Amino acid sequence: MVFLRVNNIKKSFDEKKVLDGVFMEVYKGERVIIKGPNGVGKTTLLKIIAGIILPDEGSIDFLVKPQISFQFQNVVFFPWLSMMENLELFVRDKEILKNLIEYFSLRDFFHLYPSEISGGYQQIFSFVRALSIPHNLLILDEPFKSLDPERKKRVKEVLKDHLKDRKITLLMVSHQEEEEREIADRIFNLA
Ligand SMILES: Nc1ncnc2c1ncn2[C@@H]1O[C@H](COP(=O)(O)OP(=O)(O)OP(=O)(O)O)[C@@H](O)[C@H]1O
Repeated sequence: MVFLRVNNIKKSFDEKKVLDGVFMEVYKGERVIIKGPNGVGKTTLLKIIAGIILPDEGSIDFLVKPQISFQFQNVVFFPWLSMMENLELFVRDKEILKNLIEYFSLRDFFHLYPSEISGGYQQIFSFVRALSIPHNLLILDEPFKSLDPERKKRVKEVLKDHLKDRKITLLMVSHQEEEEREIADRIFNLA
């Protein structure tokens, strides 16, 4: 069953053509990795799919009502709120959140502000937040980028476990072949 169709998407920024007629069909429950060189428009495509930015031409057609959770490449938290307050703002699935907090030992960071924790831990918080927001379409933009090998392994295990037995459609940007082999049903090359 088709989940979404990317239909002839075109997008330019300041006269610079970034996406020039992208077509893609994604099935319900499919895990698609989007790859391509820096600057080719992977993040732009994800943001258009999520409705964050509008295309110049073309459409995103959902054949299943989407419930989207998006982990951005550049981690976004409100700087004036503690990590706990940042999580509390969005998270509704308390059970998933509780398990992930224990698994990644995040409790010690709760009272700290985003600027007081490392980039790697900010990324883990961002991943935990994405998984704890109800979704049938999970969009992850380079979720393992600033993680050390041990944290990366753990995040990947959690992701695989989360996707197992759930009909979640995954769109994930990655530059790593190992992730592609482990997680993807299909690679979409935007080059
Ligand atoms: N809001 C914006 N205003 C102007 N230019 C933009 C904007 N967003 C993206 N771009 C440009 O569009 C192009 C594609 O950017 P995008 O972030 O989608 O690429 P990407 O494939 O995700 O790159 P990377 O692998 O480096 O993350 C780049 O040249 C970028 O500078």
